[in-house]
Amino acid sequence: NDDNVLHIGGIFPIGGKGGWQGGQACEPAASLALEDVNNRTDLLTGFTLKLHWNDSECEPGLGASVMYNLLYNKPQKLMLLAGCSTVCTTVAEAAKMWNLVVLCYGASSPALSDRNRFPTLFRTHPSATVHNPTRIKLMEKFGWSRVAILQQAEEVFISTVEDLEARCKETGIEIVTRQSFLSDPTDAVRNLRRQDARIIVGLFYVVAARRVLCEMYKQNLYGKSHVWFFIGWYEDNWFEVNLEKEEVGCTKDQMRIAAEGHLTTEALMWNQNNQRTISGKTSEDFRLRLNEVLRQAGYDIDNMRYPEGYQEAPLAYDAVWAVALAFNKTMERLHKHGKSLKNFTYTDKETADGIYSAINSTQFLGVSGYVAFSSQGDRIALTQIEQIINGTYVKLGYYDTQSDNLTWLGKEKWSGGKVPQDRTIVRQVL
Ligand SMILES: CC1(C)CO[C@@H](CC(=O)O)CN1
Repeated sequence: NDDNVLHIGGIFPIGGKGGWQGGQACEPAASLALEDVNNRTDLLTGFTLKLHWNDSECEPGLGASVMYNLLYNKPQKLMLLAGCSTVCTTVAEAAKMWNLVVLCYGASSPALSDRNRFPTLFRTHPSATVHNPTRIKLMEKFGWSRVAILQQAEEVFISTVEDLEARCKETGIEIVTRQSFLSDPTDAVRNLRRQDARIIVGLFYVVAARRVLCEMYKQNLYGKSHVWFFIGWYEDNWFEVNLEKEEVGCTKDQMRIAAEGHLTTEALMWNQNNQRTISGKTSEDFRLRLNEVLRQAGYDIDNMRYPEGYQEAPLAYDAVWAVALAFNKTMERLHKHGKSLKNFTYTDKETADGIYSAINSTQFLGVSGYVAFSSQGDRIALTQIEQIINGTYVKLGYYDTQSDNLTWLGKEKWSGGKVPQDRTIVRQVL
């Protein structure tokens, strides 16, 4: 019966063209988690968790109207799931007025790590700044203390670079130049050459990345004397596709030559080992079930036609588990005071605080790896390092920032046969 149902709201980016349509895989993943949670007799005993959701198209305005409809239509919601940085920013900034926790499964913007603006926000999706300690660790490993930055003028990259600059300063790594561009990187790449930049951290979306790569080729800023750090969440063959459509101006061969040897960093979103997670399933079990659901939905999975958000699907699955575990904890506490989540209202700050502190201390092994939140509500995550060797990505290692532990596989290859230098070495002929 209805009064033993705990209702939550969900805002998923499905349609539209701008930004990230990751709800296409994340909403099905969230639904799988609801199924698993509701099948557990030892969780939320006597209650069913129900998700009411709608499409934000990754548009903050539409996301806001979806939120209002969820809040102003019965039944009362207990918290909100959301995706896309722009939508999470809008929803999380407003949610405190309704005393609602917001759990973002698809928001990477560093700006969201701000308890003043977003006092009730948690993320199972790591902030883009999670790459920075890994980049610094690699610079230290290879002895690079003179680096350059090339970024696209987008909010997420601007705040990521600010974090990277601060960390470089702390570590004594000199940033010889920071170049940014809107959509044409020609001048910015030329300035890198003028400053004799050798180790370059690149922060841009994948369309801009293709333009940068072609410009690197044309200006000869690649090969045995240069190392580029790119973002690791582009699709694997990103530097060989859409070259005509986007009028990149380089051939596939030229792009491959320029791309050879670059490093990438990315947050791990699929648990790497075959451990049983909180759901009793491994991440591989989850992948097989998700693939089946997506096939039913018409995606040609067997020919690698994945929906957007497939990479982030474990983050949505684990977000629902985080909510279920937190509600379970809150219900036990409320029960002691003769209260129940069922009676939560948007003005019930006390219960909201109970939900907040329950989520804040929730930690478990999920299909996306170990789930835990920082004091800013950020996801604590591992990162993975890869390098393009003979045209394909090879795993070089993993980094755990918390324990400062770099697992290195020793597979890196440098086209000049040795680690590139971060500057021109002028030998004094005495
Ligand atoms: C790794 C990526 C693609 C970064 O952007 C996230 C979407 C967003 O931050 O709006 C989704 N995951």
